[in-house]
Amino acid sequence: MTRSKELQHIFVTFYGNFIDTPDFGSLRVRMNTAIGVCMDPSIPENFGKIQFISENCEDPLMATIQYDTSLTEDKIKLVVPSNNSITSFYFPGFIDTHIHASQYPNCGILGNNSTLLDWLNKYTFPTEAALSHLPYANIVYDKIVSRTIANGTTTATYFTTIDLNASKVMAQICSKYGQRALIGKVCMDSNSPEYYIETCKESVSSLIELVDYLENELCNPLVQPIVTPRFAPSCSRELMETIGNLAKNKSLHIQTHLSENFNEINWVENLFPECENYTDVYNEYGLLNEKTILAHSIHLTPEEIQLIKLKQSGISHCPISNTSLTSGECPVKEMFADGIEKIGLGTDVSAGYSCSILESAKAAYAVSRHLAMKKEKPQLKLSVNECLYLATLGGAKVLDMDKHIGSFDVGKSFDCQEIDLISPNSTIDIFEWQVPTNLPNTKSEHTSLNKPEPFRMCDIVSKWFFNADDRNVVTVWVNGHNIQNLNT
Ligand SMILES: O=c1[nH]c(=O)c2nc[nH]c2[nH]1
Ligand SMILES: [Zn+2]
Repeated sequence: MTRSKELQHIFVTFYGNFIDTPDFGSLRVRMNTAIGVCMDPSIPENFGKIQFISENCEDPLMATIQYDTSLTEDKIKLVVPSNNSITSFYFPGFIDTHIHASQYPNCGILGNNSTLLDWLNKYTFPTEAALSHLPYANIVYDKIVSRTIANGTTTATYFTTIDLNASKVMAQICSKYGQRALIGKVCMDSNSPEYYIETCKESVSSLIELVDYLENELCNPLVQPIVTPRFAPSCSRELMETIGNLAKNKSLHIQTHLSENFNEINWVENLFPECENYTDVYNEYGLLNEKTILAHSIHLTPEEIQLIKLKQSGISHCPISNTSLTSGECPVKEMFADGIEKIGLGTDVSAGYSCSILESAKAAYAVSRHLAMKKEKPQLKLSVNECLYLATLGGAKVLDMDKHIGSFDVGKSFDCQEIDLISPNSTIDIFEWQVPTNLPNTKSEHTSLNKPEPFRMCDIVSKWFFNADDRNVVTVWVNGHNIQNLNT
C-alpha cells in the first residue's frame, strides 16, 4: 500500500478475537469482534481512541459504516490478524510501571550475592554515570525502547539518570518510536558517590528544564515528565519538598522506591527520625498523592498501608527484582484485601533481569505461590487472570491512566498487542486437536473417547502466559498506530 493511499484512512477497524481483564481476576473474551478506531487528525478528541465495539460481528466493514454512515470504504482501513485463526488474539498493551532505562547494559548482571545497597554502589551507579556520554545514551536508550515494544509494552514509566541531556535523548527516542512513556530524570543530592551526585539546586533546575523541554519543545502528548526522587536516602529534605511542590503545581506524576530492603528501611529511619516510618517521609515532604508510583513496597507496616490507601498512591510490584536481590516477597493479595486498589507490575531493569512484563507477570505468579506456602495461606496465590490484570489495567490504575488505557472499552486509546501462539518462530507447541473451535466452550468434531476436548480460550491464554515470549508478539499499536515495525 502506498503512503498516499494510507494517509486517506481516517478510520481503522480491527477485527478478530479480543481478550482483556476488566476486573482483578476476570478474563473477558470477545470472539470475532470489530473494534473501530478514529484516526482522523481533524477530530483530536477522538484520535487513536476506540469508537465502537461490535461483538460476534460477521462483516466488520459493514459494522463500521453502520456506526458512521458518512464513512466510505476508501476511508476505512481493515486490520485482521496475519494468521486469522483461533490461536491469535488482541490483548491490551503491557504497562511497565517501573523500569530503569539507564541500567539496561547491566540487564542479567547482578552479582550472585548482591543485595540492594551494595548492588547500587558496585553495579548501578557507575553504569548510570556513564550515560552522561550522549552517544552511549543514544545506543542504550534506543535499544531498551525497541526491546520493550517488541515485548508488547505500550506504556513505560522510566527512570533515566541525573543527566538532563541524556534524559532529553530518552524522551526523543520514546517519541520517535511512538511508545507512551513517562520520563524520570533521577534526582539525588545526598549520600551518593561523588562521581554521581548533584546539588539540590542543580537537580531542581535540570528537572524544570526537562519539564519545559517536554512541554514546549518535544510537544508529544504521549511522552510526559515524571518527578523522580531516587529514594529517601539519596534526597535532602529541601530537594524532596521543592520537587514535591513542582509536581503539585504542574500536576505531574511522581515515582520513587519504597521499603525494598531491611538495611534500606533502617537507614531511612536513622536519616529521618522526625518521620513515623519510611512512607511517612514521602508524605511529610509532599511526595505522596494519587499520582505517586511507589516501587517495591514489600515490608510495609499496617500504618504505612493505611497511609498509602488514604493518599491513593500506586504500588509497582517488581517480583523479578525482589527475587534477584533477595529483597522479599511483596504480599500483593494481602494489600488488595487491605484496600489498596492500585497495584501494577514493574520489570525494574536491571535489578530485574528481563524487560518483558510477561516475564514479570509469571514471576508475580511464582512469588505469590512461595508466599502462600511460607505463610500457609492459599488465598495469597495470584491466578493467571490476576497477573494479567496487574500487567495491564492494574498498571493503568497505578499511573492514574485507567480512564484512557489498560483495557478495550469505548473511549479508551487503542494500545494493543496482537498475539499469535503459532507465529513463525514461536516455540509453543499446540496440537491440532487442542485448537478450539470458533465458538468458545463448544465441543468440536475432534471430541471422541480417544481424543481429548479442544482448549477453551482461557486455556489458550494460559498457554500464552506460561509458554510465550516476544516471538509471539506480532504487532504492537499505541493510539491506533503500529509502533513495532518502525522501519517497514
Ligand atoms: O531496585 C532498585 N533499583 C534502583 O536503582 C534503586 N535506587 C534506589 N533504590 C533502588 N532499588
Ligand atoms: Zn527501581
